[in-house]
Amino acid sequence: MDLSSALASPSPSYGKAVEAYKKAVTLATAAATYTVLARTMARELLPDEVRDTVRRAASAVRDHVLPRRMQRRVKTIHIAQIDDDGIPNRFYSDARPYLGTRVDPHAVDELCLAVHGARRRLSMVPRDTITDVFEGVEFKWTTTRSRRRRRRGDDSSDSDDDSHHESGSLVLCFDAEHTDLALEKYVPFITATVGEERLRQCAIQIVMNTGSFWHGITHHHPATFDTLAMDPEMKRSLVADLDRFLGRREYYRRIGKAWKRGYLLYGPPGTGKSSLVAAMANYLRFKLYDLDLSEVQSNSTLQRLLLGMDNRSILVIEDIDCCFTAKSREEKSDDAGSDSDSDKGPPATEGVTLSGLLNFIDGLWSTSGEQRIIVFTTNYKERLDPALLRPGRMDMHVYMGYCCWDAFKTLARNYFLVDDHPLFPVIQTLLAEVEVTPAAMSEMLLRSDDAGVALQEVVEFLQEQDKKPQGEASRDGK
Ligand SMILES: Nc1ncnc2c1ncn2[C@@H]1O[C@H](COP(=O)(O)OP(=O)(O)OP(=O)(O)O)[C@@H](O)[C@H]1O
Repeated sequence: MDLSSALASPSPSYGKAVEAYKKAVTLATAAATYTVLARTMARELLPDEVRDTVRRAASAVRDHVLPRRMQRRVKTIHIAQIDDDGIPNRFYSDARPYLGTRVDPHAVDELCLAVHGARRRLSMVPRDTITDVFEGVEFKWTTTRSRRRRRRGDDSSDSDDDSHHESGSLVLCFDAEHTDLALEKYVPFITATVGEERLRQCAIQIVMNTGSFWHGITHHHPATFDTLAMDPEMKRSLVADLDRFLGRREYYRRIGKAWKRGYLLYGPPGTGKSSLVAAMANYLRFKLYDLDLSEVQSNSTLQRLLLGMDNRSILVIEDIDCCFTAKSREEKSDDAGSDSDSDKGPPATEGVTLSGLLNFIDGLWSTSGEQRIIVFTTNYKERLDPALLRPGRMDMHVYMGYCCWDAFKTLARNYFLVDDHPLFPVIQTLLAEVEVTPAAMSEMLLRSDDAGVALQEVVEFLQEQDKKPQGEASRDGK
């Protein structure tokens, strides 16, 4: 029977079915209308907590009243760690730590634990599921792995064959009627929560000296290894070095050496040496002692200050080449490269000497505490006293150079959350030819809130620098 003839001569049973269907539609329409009305009123009149309770109650009533097939349509959102273009997904890197805060270690049988510096992070194991409740609505999260085609240039070792990568993925499921809540409120809430937590973790204690006294402040320094624009390989090896250092209590005990490490950061002004020190302190959660040697009148005052430092701390002396110029030359003729010269230095009252500093750092200071890091920075490595450059003195020499392409991409991501832009190829070409500092680049990127406008400024600036003779260009590019 076709539809028109069926409507023209309905059978009695068909008529009943139509009636029942009409009632159901009327009921559903009324329910939908009331739901919209009630939701609007609730939004405007009820405080958040009451609204959550009402929402939960409404959902329970609806579950009982409506036929099963009309109850729930589940919305599923997939959040891949790496998107199809091979670009890391920022929301994935926010959602993972957020979910880590929702993992109850007592409630699950299996969980992952990672320790970064002094931070401990819990997370879900693959294929685990947890439920988070936001504004009374349940959001169910599951971790999975996803496969995507390997792109030319990919170098991840996280792959099981030649043509595919495996990477992490999250699946978020919730009642489809809460799609707006999920996208407009829940997702931004997660991003904001993780952002605040990152900021909170960035509060480092910075201590400075006035004369022979330390005084401290707690300060949110925004520099982290993520925001730092530098050669990626150097960044990786520095982070690995810090991790190794942190976990080597037994090693240092066994070899009978003090648990300390020294880093020399060198490079032109504005390349991020001070930012790197802050990133190290943020990463390790160490206290930062910023020693101003011009405030220190004698070796004994210096020793008092150094002995007053806590464990798990970084001692930084900036522009070390400027601190001892005259005295170092004096000492060099005296010590002829020897280290055992602290007692040969000028009397304490005559001021601080490089040998006094180095000997004390290698001696009493490093054995009187644990997990100590010392950082010297300089713009002119070639001007440093050879005693500072001798093998074994500073464990790692880190060059902070002009802005390379990778460094620029980090800055662009920091400022505009962009990983690609039509102006990128021209900027990449120009950066290969011009020496500009990350500080100068940061300044350009700050000039507009619009990525296109700021990047155009960057192009013009680089083109201008490119026309100048090299020496002049790098001077202006600072
Ligand atoms: N590598 C970088 N990554 C991110 N931002 C940077 C970098 N280098 C410089 N900047 C920006 O420039 C500002 C100045 O940089 P910073 O003081 O760290 O450089 P520096 O090498 O220590 O300079 P100086 O030798 O003059 O002390 C920073 O606050 C930061 O905003």
